[in-house]
Amino acid sequence: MKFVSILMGSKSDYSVMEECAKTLEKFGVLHEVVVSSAHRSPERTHQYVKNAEAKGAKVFIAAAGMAAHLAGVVASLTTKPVIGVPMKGGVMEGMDALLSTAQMPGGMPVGTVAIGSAGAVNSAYLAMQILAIEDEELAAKLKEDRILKAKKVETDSMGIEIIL
Ligand SMILES: Nc1c(C(=O)O)ncn1[C@@H]1O[C@H](COP(=O)(O)O)[C@@H](O)[C@H]1O
Repeated sequence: MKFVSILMGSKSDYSVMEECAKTLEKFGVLHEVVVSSAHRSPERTHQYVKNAEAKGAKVFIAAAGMAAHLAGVVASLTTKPVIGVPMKGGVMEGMDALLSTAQMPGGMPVGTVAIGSAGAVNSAYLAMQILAIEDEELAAKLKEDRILKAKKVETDSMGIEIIL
C-alpha cells in the first residue's frame, strides 16, 4: 500500500485541509487524515508517523497554525518528504505559522507551501508530483490537469477580453 498522510494540529484546521484531501481524492490518490498535535499529543504524533511510514506513507503533509511545530516534528521522525501547510488564525494571520513551518534548521527540511486554502490544495499537488516521479499514470493525470487549467484561462478570457 502506498499513500499520502495528512496530519493537522487541530480539528479546527480541517475545514481548510479538507480541500487537500478532496484534491487527492479527485486524482484517486490514497490518503489518511489524522488530527495529532506535536504540542498537545506528542506521543500520538510520534507513534502515528512511525506506523504510517511502516504501512506505506510516501509523503507526509502537516498543517498547523500559530506556533506551527507539527511539520517540523514530523520531519524529525521520518526521512520521507514532509510538506508543511501554514494555517491562518494566529496573531499574524498565518505569517507566524509560515515562519515556524519554513524556518527549519539545515538538514531537516519541511517543504512549505502558501498559507491557508491555496497551500492546502498545493500541498496535495506537490505530494502527487512527488509520487508521479515513479507513477506514470498519475504523471499523465497531472499533465492533463495542466492542459485543462490552461484551457479554462482561455475560456474565462472569452467575452471580457479586448485585444487591439
Ligand atoms: N501548531 C499547533 C500544534 C503543533 O504544532 O503541534 N498543535 C496545534 N496547533 C495549532 O493550534 C491552532 C489552534 O488550535 P485550536 O483551534 O485547537 O485551539 C491550530 O491551527 C493548530 O494547528
